Amino acid sequence: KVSTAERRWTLDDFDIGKPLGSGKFGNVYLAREKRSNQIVALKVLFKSELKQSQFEHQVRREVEIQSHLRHPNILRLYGYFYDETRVYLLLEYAAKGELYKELQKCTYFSERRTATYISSLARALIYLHGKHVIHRDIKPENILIGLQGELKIADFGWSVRTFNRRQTMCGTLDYLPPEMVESAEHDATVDIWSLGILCYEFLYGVPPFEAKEHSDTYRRIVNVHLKFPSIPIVSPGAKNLISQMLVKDSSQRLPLHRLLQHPWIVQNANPSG
Ligand SMILES: Nc1ncnc(NCCc2cnc(NC(=O)Nc3cccc(C(F)(F)F)c3)s2)c1Br
Repeated sequence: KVSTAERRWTLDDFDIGKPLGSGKFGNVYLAREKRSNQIVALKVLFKSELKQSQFEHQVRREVEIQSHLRHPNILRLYGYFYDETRVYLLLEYAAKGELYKELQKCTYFSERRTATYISSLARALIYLHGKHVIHRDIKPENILIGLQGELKIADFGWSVRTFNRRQTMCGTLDYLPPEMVESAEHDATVDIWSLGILCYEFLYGVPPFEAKEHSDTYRRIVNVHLKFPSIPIVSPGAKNLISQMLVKDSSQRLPLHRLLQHPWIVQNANPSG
């Protein structure tokens, strides 16, 4: 078993296999840890691509956040190591690869497949938020598919731990470091919005506010200019769920536990997830 205990991994501990994907900052390879024969995914990040000082802090934060997470729909990050030029992330291997490629291949998903995916992601987010972690970057590119076809939320390189706001709100903000002030701005409902975007994109094949120009996309987001195309045909229940998640006032977005009880989810999601 790839232990999460702090031990000094080096590249020599692994046989490197085929490339699995190329993400931001670097590529991912199939790898096998020589001693245990455990299969892992090894993400290679080039230090030159990461602002030298920031990456150590960000990798540590990602490993710190992920080392406390255990959920079937959250990809494990076992640890990291680095050499003079690269940083290596030791990750759980998702055998069926990247969700965005599956969506490209299918153009869009059925209502049953979408409801099953959305309910499993909602359960993962309920777990995550219960650990005071918000992901902040839920999108097809950050979701992988496990051996049984189950979804796995990945890439916590941009997630934050939320501090209980009482602790920060009553004291003066003046002495708080940026990362604490920043997390005070984002609350967990940002992930509900992104899950709503994801549900729309699963059903229609495109995100709801997509536009040629960034300025147009920005305007459509802030105006929540939500339109449902007539093709493909999508049930009123699905549109109702999406409309309850893509709400500008974050306090009015459908809470995740209520999402799991929504009639469209109950009628369409495969219970095993
Ligand atoms: N089939 C597969 N099975 C497993 N994994 C696969 N791909 C890797 C998915 C990832 C999981 N977690 C990640 N995390 C980061 O990338 N973090 C990240 C990113 C940039 C900068 C930094 C930092 F260095 F700045 F912190 C940290 S990528 C594939 Br394809």
